[in-house]
Amino acid sequence: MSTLENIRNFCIIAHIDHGKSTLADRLLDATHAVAERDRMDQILDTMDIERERGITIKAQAVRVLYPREDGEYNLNLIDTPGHVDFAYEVSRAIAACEGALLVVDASQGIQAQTLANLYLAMEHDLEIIPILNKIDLPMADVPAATEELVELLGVDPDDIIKISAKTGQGVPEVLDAIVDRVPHPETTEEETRGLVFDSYYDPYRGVVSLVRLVDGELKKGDEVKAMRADERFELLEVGCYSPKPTALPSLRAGEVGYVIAGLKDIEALRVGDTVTRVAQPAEKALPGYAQALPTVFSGLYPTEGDDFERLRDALSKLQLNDASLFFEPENSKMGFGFRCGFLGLLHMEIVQERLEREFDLDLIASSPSARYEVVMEDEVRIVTNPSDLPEAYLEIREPVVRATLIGPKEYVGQVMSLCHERRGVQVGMEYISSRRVQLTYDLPLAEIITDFFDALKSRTKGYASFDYDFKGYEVSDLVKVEVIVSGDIVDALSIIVHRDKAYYRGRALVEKLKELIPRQQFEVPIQAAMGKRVIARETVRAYRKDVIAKCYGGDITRKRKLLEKQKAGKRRMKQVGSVEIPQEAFLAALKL
Ligand SMILES: Nc1nc2c(ncn2[C@@H]2O[C@H](COP(=O)(O)OP(=O)(O)OP(=O)(O)O)[C@@H](O)[C@H]2O)c(=O)[nH]1
Repeated sequence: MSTLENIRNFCIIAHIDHGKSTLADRLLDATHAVAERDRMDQILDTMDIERERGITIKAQAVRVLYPREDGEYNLNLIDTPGHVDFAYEVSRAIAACEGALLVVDASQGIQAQTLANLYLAMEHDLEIIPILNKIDLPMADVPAATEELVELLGVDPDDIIKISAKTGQGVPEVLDAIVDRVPHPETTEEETRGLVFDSYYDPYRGVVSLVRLVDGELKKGDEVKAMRADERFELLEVGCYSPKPTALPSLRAGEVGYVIAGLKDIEALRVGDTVTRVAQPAEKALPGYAQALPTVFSGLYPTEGDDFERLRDALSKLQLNDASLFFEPENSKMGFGFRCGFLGLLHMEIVQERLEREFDLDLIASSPSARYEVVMEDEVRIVTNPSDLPEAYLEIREPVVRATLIGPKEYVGQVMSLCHERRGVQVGMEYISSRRVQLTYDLPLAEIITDFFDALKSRTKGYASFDYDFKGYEVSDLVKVEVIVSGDIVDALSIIVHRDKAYYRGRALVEKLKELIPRQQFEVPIQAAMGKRVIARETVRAYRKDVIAKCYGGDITRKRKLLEKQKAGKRRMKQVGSVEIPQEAFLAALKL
């Protein structure tokens, strides 16, 4: 049985790819949490997509037992995602911990998300344990990375643990540092209070909520209340992941685990809510979290019109596990689909991929857009679809982010000129060590949801990193550029751009579309227009590959095969008016 003094709750925070999941695996190995036959790389990344892409999407919580001479410790590891789209989940996980392992790749040094995550952890007063990982790599520069960490954290160089999560070198020291440096949890109240920091929908068990018990105790059979939602329910099971779900008689103050109440809807026990016992309720809820707001919007349309209901069903199911996903029905030239809101482009890609893979749908996504505030005479209208931009308005405001960019000093000029091209305003510049510089810029979100990250990587040979926080809405001189294909305005291709860039973007978009739209049996004119004015024009010449012409003679099965092949080649296309437009065309505006 664990006492408060023997519990440590910690998370691992790092820049993407610095080795968080690998270290988590090593910690599990070192404590023999996983039986040999269940071993699989990256145990904590349970979703197939996570494993394939090698990224962590949902936060997870695992308990391991660590026996030492001075007693047996109960270590709760809360895994967090590293990508900027999921910063919100990082902050939730952080609120459930007392300590954080700050992992830095010794060959790369401090990067933008290292800082972003560190600041979140410091806001919650977590004990920070700095770790240099990948010291086995020939490119590892331990002295330089140490200098950066010492400068950043003001720590003694000896407090920085040097490890290789790959070979396991240094991992035992990490375990001891967790026990010795992370404070044990404390409890102040008698009444039960548990913070829900994540929840997901399990088709067999209903809603499973991850809870950090701050005060009191939760047992199977307890009647509990969600304090904010004001809902009551009975606990069917409580337990922890070790790393498989393991039922326990109770969860007690200081512990992290899961609770199941057989709920069908994650809204009933929302992330950020506080659970208490009905028999002896707490007075005040724990501080919660603000709901994550979608920043990138796009229309999702089934390539087969009759898949609309299946798409609705699939989106509802995904939303059970991803409360940040927003969707509502939308009708456009592409037919019936859904306008969806995402936390960023990566989130959008993952959702589209999951819908296609897990629900066997073929989808087309329209050009992604930011969210705009359009000030009219009598109202402020929210526009997330460029085709909804009204013709007349008083002013239009766009979302602006505060971005942090870190890179070697020789690339400062490159980074600055990129930010300048993207309408950035410089806010600050600072050396984080003798060789590397941190730049701060205010940038319109619309300029970075396009290919900003790729452009940054290519101009700095991959050496610069980037992170951002939402800052606010600012007035801007924006216009709508529409695309007309074969005489029809294709609303899903419309974009909102700054007036100074409208000509350039319109021209580039039309040229790109000319390459992407396959030849049809007739000529297809493509135009870009600003209001009534056409600003660019190209034509796709007529042509059609007659696949059947080759097999004269009568082999009908061969003909059918060829036709089917041709049909398959056409998937991920959408009939708009008389023309078929492929998925790439809708994403072309991202890469101009
Ligand atoms: N050579 C070497 N490679 C490592 C080490 N630790 C991790 N890696 C590799 O670095 C890559 C990224 O590691 P992950 O553990 O997936 O990184 P992560 O920080 O969890 O990444 P996200 O979950 O996507 O944020 C993988 O290819 C690992 O095999 C190490 O100590 N040495």
